[in-house]
Parts: sequence; C-alpha cells; structure tokens
Amino acid sequence: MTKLAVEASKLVKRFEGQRAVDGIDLAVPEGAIYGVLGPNGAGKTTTLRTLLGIIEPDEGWRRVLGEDKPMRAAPRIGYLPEERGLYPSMQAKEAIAFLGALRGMSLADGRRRAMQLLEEAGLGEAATKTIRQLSKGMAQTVQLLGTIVHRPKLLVLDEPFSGLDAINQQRLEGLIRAQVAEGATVLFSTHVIAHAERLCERISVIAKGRIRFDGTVAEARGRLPSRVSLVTRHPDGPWRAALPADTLADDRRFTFALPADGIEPVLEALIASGAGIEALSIERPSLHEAFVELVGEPVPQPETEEVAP
Ligand SMILES: Nc1ncnc2c1ncn2[C@@H]1O[C@H](COP(=O)(O)OP(=O)(O)OP(=O)(O)O)[C@@H](O)[C@H]1O
Repeated sequence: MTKLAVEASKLVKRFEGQRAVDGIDLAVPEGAIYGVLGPNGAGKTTTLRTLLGIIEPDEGWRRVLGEDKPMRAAPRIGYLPEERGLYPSMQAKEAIAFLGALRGMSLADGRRRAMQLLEEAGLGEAATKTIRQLSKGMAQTVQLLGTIVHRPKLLVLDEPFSGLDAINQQRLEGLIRAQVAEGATVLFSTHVIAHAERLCERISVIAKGRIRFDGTVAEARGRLPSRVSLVTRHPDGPWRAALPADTLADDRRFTFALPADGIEPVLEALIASGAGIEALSIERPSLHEAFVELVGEPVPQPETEEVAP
C-alpha cells in the first residue's frame, strides 16, 4: 500500500457557526505533487492550516508525516502561508537562515544552505540585499527558499504562484519538481487551474468547504464529455433534425457533447439527410471546464472593451 504523507478524515472547522471546512477527507501519497483547487473562499487555507495544526479542527482527525499531532512533525515540514511576509530590514540570506532556525536548523547551517539555494535560484547577488531592496517576486522567492532550507519531507504551499510573473512561476514549478525528485511531498493550494494541470498527478477540488472531486487530472477531465464542433456547407436544411438536442448553433458551426455511442451515428444520419460537412473536430474538455463544472460556478466571460459612442 502507498504510504501517505497527509491523511485527513471528516475534518470540520467552524467560524462563527459557519462551516469553512465541512467534512473534508484527504489522502496525499508520499512523493506526490498534490493540488487543492478551489475558488476564493472555498476553504483551502483553512484546510491547510487545520492539517498543519495551526488551527484545531472542531471534528475529524488528521495525520501528517505519521503524527496525529501535526506540530510534532513541524521540523520536517516547510510551510508557505498565503500572507507573505519577511522582515523588511533583514538580508535575504539571513531571512532564509532565520526561517530554517524556526524549524530547528542552526543559523550557521542555515546561512550556508541559504547561499547555495540563492545561487541555484540565480539570486546570488541578492544574498546581502535587504528584503525591502528586492522586487516583490524576488522577496517571494526568498521566502520560498526559506520554506525549503531545512530540507523538509513535506512542503505545504498556500497559493504559491500568486504574485509571481511567468518566469518566476516557471522557476517555482522547477523548484517544486526538484524537491519531489529529492524525496519530498508537495501539497499546494491554487485557484489557477493551469498550475495544477501541469504539476499534479492528483488533485482535490474544494467548494464551500467540501470536496467536490478527488482523483487524477485525467479523471477530472473525464467527468465531462468531449465537445464536437461541426461546420456545414449551409446553415440550414432538413439534416438539422439529425443533430443532438443539446446542439448550439452559430451560423454554419454546430457544437454538442460527444454522444455516448460516439460520433458515427450522428455523422451517418447527417450525410444520409444531405448535410455537407466542411470541418469536424472532437476536443477533450480542458481542466478549466471540468473545474467550473465541479464547483458549479459559471465560466467567467472574457472582459470586453467598452466601445465609445
Ligand atoms: N479566522 C477566521 N474567522 C472567521 N472566518 C474565517 C476565518 N478564516 C477563514 N474564514 C472564512 O472561512 C471561509 C473559507 O476561507 P479560506 O480562507 O479557508 O478559503 P480559501 O479557499 O483559502 O480562499 P482564498 O483563496 O480566497 O484565500 C471564508 O468564508 C472565510 O471568510
């Protein structure tokens, strides 16, 4: 059986009578990159804090790195909270060593490893700069290095990608993968599906404090049927009766969910009733579409520019 780095069963946390976490089960295998996805206010941060023992659950139990009291595992955990913050007047190297010291590392070891991590991240020159002298993205990277300085077995990262530009996001993905290659487990939260899609084998989707889905990215996508898009030679004709009932029409383009018995029966009926077909594509739903379906929220519309009268 796979060993689990994090386990939780029926976790409940209430704030002022409201259930921010409403019966969450979680099983994060050792060595996994595991994503907790959910919209704002879904309960991701509260779930992570409860798992770490920063918050005590009102109901349920959790086990982290084999400990029923998660704080006992603290020296083996690296945690990046959603609210970032380092002492502005501290040098980058010192800030990393300080975070290591909070997890039981000696300051001397912390400083040595901080230099090594900063060099590897291409930030060697920032080592003696104060946090206030760094850009927001650089400061965030420094905090992240402070999260891994003590070589944790479990990394818990709350929205680690937010506030980073594309290059720093890519760097962070590389760093997460490198940690896992060295034997760590990574549990992170995000509301940006693309990060989970690229990084995670398994995900949980949370909405309103409950798990809506738990499984692989492919399984999440499999929850929705593929979409068929068809372009015909003419916009109308008797052949339209052969299209499935859920078809959306836009001039000569018709889209519908791939029927359970495949596309062939529809195509045969269309051809037999005289439809000329110019283009046909069958596309798997994106993780974004699956996510929207799972959390039950409408797809955000692209912003439109106002047109001057
Ligand atoms: N300390 C607290 N006191 C009262 N309510 C809280 C507290 N912490 C969280 N909540 C509430 O619990 C719910 C879940 O919040 P949480 O921060 O866990 O969600 P989230 O998924 O991390 O959202 P976001 O991505 O916006 O941070 C929200 O309705 C929030 O207002």
